[in-house]
Amino acid sequence: MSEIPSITLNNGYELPQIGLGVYKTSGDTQMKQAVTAAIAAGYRLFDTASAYKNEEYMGSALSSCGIPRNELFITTKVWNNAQRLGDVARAFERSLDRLKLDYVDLYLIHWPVPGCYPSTWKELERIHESGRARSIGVSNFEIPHLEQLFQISGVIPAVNQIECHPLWNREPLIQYCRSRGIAVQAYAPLARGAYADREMLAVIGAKYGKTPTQIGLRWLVQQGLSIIPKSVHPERIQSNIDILDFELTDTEMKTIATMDEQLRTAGIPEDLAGIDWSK
Ligand SMILES: NC(=O)C1=CN([C@@H]2O[C@H](COP(=O)(O)OP(=O)(O)OC[C@H]3O[C@@H](n4cnc5c(N)ncnc54)[C@H](OP(=O)(O)O)[C@@H]3O)[C@@H](O)[C@H]2O)C=CC1
Ligand SMILES: O=C(O)C(=O)[C@@H](O)[C@H](O)C(=O)CO
Repeated sequence: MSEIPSITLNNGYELPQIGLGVYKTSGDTQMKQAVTAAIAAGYRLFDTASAYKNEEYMGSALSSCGIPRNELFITTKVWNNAQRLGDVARAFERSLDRLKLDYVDLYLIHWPVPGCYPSTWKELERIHESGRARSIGVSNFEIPHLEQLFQISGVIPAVNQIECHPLWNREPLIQYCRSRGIAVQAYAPLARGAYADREMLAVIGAKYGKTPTQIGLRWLVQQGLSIIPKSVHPERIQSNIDILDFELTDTEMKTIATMDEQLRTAGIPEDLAGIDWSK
């Protein structure tokens, strides 16, 4: 089992470069199977959200996983309705209760709800000061959203979790985040299966004995990003982490970057549809 590399965040904490996403992982049995397989494969980062309605199952699976708390990295996120209702502090308490934890490693604003996310960020600052979220960050923030935060706060988000994969490489946003010391975490790193049959990735994969999916994940990690592929199948959970024993050439990295077609696979939630994201 290779050791998972990590990214040093702007506050000194370490963010593992590979973790398990659990959107749509449901129920005690499925969660326990996924977490157990992930732990055995070497994962220590787990990504949930109050919106996934499975924090409770993750809490149970983690409490019996046999790994000391300080070796785990647990992320959860505040959902849009809590932002609108000004209920962020209580939403955080509810998440901690369901997860059966005293602290999370990373607490994220799930989506930049217009008119709400600056005050939500101030709430996250208070949670961070209380020590119950070691790091705070954002998700689905574009450059204008980040600029808005910089105007109202001196606390730079530790992480921006965004959709990113070979079919949507997010180069300008990644460069911007890097220039401000914000680590980028790629969600939907498999594009929910959309590049699994791409010939270009299959050809590169044949050289290393890897699948197109593994090549896509390796391409993300080799850029210095953190990834959180989701699976409930032990063999896929293993395969998604078996990407640390080879290195893509510079030419291969650049070739994969040409696959970009700005493909969004994770939908904007209904309550944010129709918003002008440029503002
Ligand atoms: N902040 C945000 O707004 C968002 C965050 N996320 C986070 O990112 C995580 C990952 O993104 P997600 O949207 O789940 O999509 P992914 O790109 O991780 O794709 C997951 C899908 O791919 C399948 N799959 C997984 N591994 C393999 C494999 N090796 N071969 C073939 N198929 C595979 C899974 O099925 P199966 O389980 O059956 O194996 C599932 O259907 C989420 O679970 C969540 O934690 C996701 C979306 C938005
Ligand atoms: O999965 C998440 O974290 C989300 O925020 C959702 O937007 C999800 O990706 C989705 O696709 C909803 O249609």
